[in-house]
Amino acid sequence: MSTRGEHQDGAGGPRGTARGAGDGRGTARGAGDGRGTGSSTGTGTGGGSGRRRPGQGRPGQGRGGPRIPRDEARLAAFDVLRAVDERDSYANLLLPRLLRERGIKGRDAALATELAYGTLRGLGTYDAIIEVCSDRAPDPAVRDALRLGAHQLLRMRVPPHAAVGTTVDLVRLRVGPGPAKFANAVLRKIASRTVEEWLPIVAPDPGADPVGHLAVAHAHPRWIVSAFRDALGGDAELPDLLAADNARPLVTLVARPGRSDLEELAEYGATPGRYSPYAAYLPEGDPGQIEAVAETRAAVQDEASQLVALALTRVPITGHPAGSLVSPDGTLGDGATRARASRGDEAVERWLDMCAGPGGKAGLLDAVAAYGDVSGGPSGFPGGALLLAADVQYHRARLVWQTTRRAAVVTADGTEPAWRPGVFDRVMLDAPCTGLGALRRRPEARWRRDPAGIAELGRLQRLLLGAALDAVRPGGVVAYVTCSPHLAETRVVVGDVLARRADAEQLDAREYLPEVDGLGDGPHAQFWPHRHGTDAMFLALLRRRPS
Ligand SMILES: C[S@@+](CC[C@H](N)C(=O)[O-])C[C@H]1O[C@@H](n2cnc3c(N)ncnc32)[C@H](O)[C@@H]1O
Repeated sequence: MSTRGEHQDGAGGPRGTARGAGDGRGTARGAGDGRGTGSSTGTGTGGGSGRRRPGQGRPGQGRGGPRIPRDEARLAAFDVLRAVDERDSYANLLLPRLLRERGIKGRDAALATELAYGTLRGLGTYDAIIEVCSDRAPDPAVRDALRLGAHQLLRMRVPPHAAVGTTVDLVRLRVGPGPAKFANAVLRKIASRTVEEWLPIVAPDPGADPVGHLAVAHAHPRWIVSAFRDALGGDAELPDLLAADNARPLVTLVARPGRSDLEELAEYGATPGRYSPYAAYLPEGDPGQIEAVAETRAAVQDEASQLVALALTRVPITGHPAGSLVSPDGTLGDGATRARASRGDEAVERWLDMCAGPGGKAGLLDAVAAYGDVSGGPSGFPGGALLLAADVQYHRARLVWQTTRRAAVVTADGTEPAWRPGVFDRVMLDAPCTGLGALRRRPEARWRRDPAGIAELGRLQRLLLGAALDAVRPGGVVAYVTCSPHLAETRVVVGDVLARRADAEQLDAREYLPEVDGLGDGPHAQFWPHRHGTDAMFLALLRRRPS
């Protein structure tokens, strides 16, 4: 089973090597004119460690040769780039491990993170500039070092002599003295212009090819820029969206209702979120150190992810027998709910999270199912539901088990249901997708995605949505969610499935998110990083018509 595009923990995604953005780069006017400013013996700051002094001779790796200074932050960033390129590693999983193993902390850790993530995000722009500054194609290891150097020269405040010097040292240490000379020459050319001066040289003319220009300028593959333009319905907001994709996202926490609250998270400096009553932004620090997070009472979760889960719980369910199971004191014991459910008591709502791994939305649904929407938000669910969470992959189902408290968790393929049809009141289908809406969090993801995979994913998405509609009872509701704004994964999938299902209708999802503006023309709701500061999450709400 393919699980491409899982958008909560960085797993998944078609593999491939990083590629330059855009395919029409225009002519290289005046590039490579030799006006270099760099030196291979930088002495500047930029967080690195020692430098070679002029006249010190050529450092070598061999015994007896002069020592090449080890710059641990840059070495770590370089090793991450190599692993991403060679082994399809995930930077957000590998870098923290490398930092831990090598004891890199504090400012050096921050520098390594900026170098690795910033370089990966900007690859398309840097590759275009490297290409016009090189008289031959660099071998992959040298190319990764040049990318690191280009990021420091063009987008960080590292003085040019330091950026060039440390990068040349790195190439000498990791690749060899010959390539170091080549790297020195290329970096000096790169350093001769600012990024704003390079763009007219390496990017297509914006008048003739606006998408190609934006692709190079904002380091996104051309097909992704086109897909975003289609989803936005025009060019006007594209530069803002692409820029937002290149900015570091806020760390957003969720205080799971009934289990934690914003007050508890505030003790760690977290401030209330903009939209979700359970969201808090953590300006700095390791979320893993927060007690509530360690105990799964809170978690890291994008605000849009929280809101789409809440929206599902806010839809009034038609045809449901009156009478709540909430006891007079507002609490509901596990045992009571389960016992009533097992007796077939229709007043216990039954919820299904069909593609639940690793459990972000299931964690919130689990808490709301037990305690209700305690924020007093729009048509807040009072509590008293049973949640079944499923994922086709055992290890991801296990993660759901670890993050939820009361949910029943199964490893099951949603297209071959392990449950009876028509028994659920609410179904969350957070479908496997390309994850194009979460590019901010996965620095290398944009270069690995492949438009060819979308058709295959689309088939799975249609099958799963059909199965979700089968699982919900007449009058019940399905949330179809993707962390991608790509039309082929969102509106087209919903439209195709609805065209074949006379028993389902689409609700206006925006009605259930009254606290959020700018969700589009409906009936679906589309979040955007540049508008909302969230991932580009899509939500469609479908009701199974009452029979
Ligand atoms: C986008 S992720 C879900 C993220 C999750 N809802 C959360 O908030 O943490 C999609 C999940 O669908 C699962 N999946 C893929 N195909 C599936 C299928 N046929 N049946 C059930 N789960 C599937 C993947 O293993 C993956 O965990």
